[in-house]
Amino acid sequence: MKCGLEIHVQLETDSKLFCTCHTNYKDAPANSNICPVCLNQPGAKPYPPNKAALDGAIKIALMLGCEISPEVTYFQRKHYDYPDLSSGYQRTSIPIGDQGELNGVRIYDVHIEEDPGQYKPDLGIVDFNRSGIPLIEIVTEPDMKSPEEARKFLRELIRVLEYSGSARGEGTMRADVNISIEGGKRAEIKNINSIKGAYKALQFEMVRQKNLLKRGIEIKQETRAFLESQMITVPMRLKEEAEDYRYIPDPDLPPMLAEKDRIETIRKEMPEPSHIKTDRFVREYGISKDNAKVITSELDLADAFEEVVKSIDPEFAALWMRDELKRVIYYNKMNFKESEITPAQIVDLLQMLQDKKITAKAGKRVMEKLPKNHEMPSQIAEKLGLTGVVDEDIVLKAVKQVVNENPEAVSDYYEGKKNAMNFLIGQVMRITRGKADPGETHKLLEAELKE
Ligand SMILES: Nc1ncnc2c1ncn2[C@@H]1O[C@H](COP(=O)(O)OP(=O)(O)OP(=O)(O)O)[C@@H](O)[C@H]1O
Ligand SMILES: [Mg+2]
Ligand SMILES: [Mg+2]
Repeated sequence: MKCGLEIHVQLETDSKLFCTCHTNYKDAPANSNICPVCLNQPGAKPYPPNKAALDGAIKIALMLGCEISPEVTYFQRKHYDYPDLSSGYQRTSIPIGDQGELNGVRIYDVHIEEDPGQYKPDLGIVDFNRSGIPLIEIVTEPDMKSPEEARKFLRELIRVLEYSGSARGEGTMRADVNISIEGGKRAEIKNINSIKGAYKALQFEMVRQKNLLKRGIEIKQETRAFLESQMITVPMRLKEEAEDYRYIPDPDLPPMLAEKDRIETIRKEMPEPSHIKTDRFVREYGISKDNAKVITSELDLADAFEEVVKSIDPEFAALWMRDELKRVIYYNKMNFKESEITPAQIVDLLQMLQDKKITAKAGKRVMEKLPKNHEMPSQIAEKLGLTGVVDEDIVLKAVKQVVNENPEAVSDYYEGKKNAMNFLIGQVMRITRGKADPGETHKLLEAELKE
């Protein structure tokens, strides 16, 4: 199969694209966040395009490796007929950038357009709060060859968008998914609003098209819709030719200038894109690609990692940041930034672990205390009485005591009952108040029981 995507995500700006209405419509009552301009009333004159939206789009295009197109960007009117668009046309820019690449998928172009309103047939209304919010649209070449590849691409794209700081997340995404198989024309599945949805729609559509071909039925070019509740696609309309949108330049909107200097400033200031950072971490720090991906999942976490590895072994740091740190912040339903955990705290904790001042188990407990806690891990460990790993003599004494005092568990162990060992380890932990290392204890117990 061949798959190409058109992805729309809202840009992060304070005001709408052509008026001063604010863009925060989440909990607003329907149609409370509107003006004649974003309602597209006849005669209402749009303001010049929002500069922040253009800057954001340039940044994203650059992060996707695009060439930034001509210096002048203007808006076109793209005509179509749907209740969410009261003027009958959507204002959409010519390409801001093109010829980019992400994960081996070529980016055909990146441009800006205005979000339409939301038609709510069940309420019998159109809500225009969303109307006029700037969207970025990213169009790929048909380079993806499986639903998995499309999913992988979308995940990486969302990461790049989050890194940019100029776009909102997957929650505002609407993707059109184009898919064809050899011997057939493409189907375009419109308006899918999650990565999972895109994946499911592609899986369904691949099977449907293969079955048609098998039965010798011609696959026509058509536009389909995805029914999320049933995970299937259904026909919307046939599309024999390219749709006629009657594009014309919008006479109400002055062209926007993106001067060379401005582009270069954005290029200098933009963050290193997530996919490039991932590869660099593998190369520079010798950590696995899987670990690098998890660590670069969030820009602040990646930055913290680079700070931490100035004094801690990268593999050791990656292991703890990937497994324990991520587990703790996930459990607290936070991201790394919200957790307020600092690189200094991580270094302090990992240093104690490396110097064997605390056990791995104690380290995990300290990690659990870190979110929104500005104390140093060494202080926390002290308070919890976790410092000072018990030396081996004391553990060995505890091992002998436990073996003597629990003849039943010992005979269970000789009979091969799995739980017996865990019970014995638990008893040693109890006596040493959790300071013994479980792995060490296991070895000592086994040795003791062999004699
Ligand atoms: N044979 C194909 N199989 C799968 N995808 C394809 C194929 N040919 C083109 N595509 C994809 O279809 C999309 C074409 O989008 P484009 O916006 O250019 O045209 P459109 O769908 O006709 O326009 P619109 O979406 O505005 O109605 C691209 O993402 C491209 O990669
Ligand atoms: Mg579009
Ligand atoms: Mg399309």
